[in-house]
Amino acid sequence: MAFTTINGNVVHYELIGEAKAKNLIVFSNGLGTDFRIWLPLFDELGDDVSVLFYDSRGHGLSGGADKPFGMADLVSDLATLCDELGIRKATFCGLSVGGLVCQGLWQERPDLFRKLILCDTAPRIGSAGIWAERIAGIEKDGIESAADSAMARWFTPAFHEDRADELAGYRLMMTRQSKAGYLSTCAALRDTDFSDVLPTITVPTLFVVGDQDGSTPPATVEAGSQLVPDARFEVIDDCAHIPSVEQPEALAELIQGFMRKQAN
Ligand SMILES: O=C(O)CC1=CCC(=O)O1
Repeated sequence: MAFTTINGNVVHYELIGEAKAKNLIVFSNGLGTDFRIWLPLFDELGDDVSVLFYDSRGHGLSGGADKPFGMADLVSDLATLCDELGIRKATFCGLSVGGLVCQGLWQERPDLFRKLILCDTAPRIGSAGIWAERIAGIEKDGIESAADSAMARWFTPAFHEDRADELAGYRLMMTRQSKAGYLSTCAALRDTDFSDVLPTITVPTLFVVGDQDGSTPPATVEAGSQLVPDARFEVIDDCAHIPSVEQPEALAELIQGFMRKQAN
């Protein structure tokens, strides 16, 4: 557990292994979550990789929720964190809005990339109308009012039934996020479309999606993967929006294979 100040805000992160390691993976979290969503996956990845986890602005123990922010700020935070930690090159792995942050980072700082892993994400997530509706609902009634529908998108019915304690825990993770940080991140999602960026990606890229993802369904993620030259597209069975939690073994297997096979 470590903290630094980036762009005037405290950032919570954890670097396990070496910043200069060839097998370093940098993980970027989704809306309403923090870096703890990657810990079940990390248990499966074992000693094969070095990792950097961080909480994105306005989420987890990172600050910055007090002022509105957008996608450019989220991208700048990640670039600056990498520079500060002495990371010259890494594999970047982003979930959902974290995947958008990684796409934006490619646009700004392609020098930082060895490979890219995009989980349950797309160049554009949702629509302006969907995000406007979510923002208005949360401004009025708080994050709690959006939690049940989010859990239905995040996790499969089987997870709801068989893993009720975890479901309750991840629901708390969402409802305990800063309302202002959550709303700025929704606005960043509303305003972002990286459709023109994906065709410029020249590093090996793996797209992964849960077969029951309710936020970025498989067809949406597959369409994004078709914009990236030579990208791989994989579907994880019995899984919704957060494979690192719901199917960490399956995601670890895909990541390990991808890290081994496609040298860059
Ligand atoms: O729909 C959700 O709440 C999940 C989600 C959309 C973008 C993101 O980062 O998470």
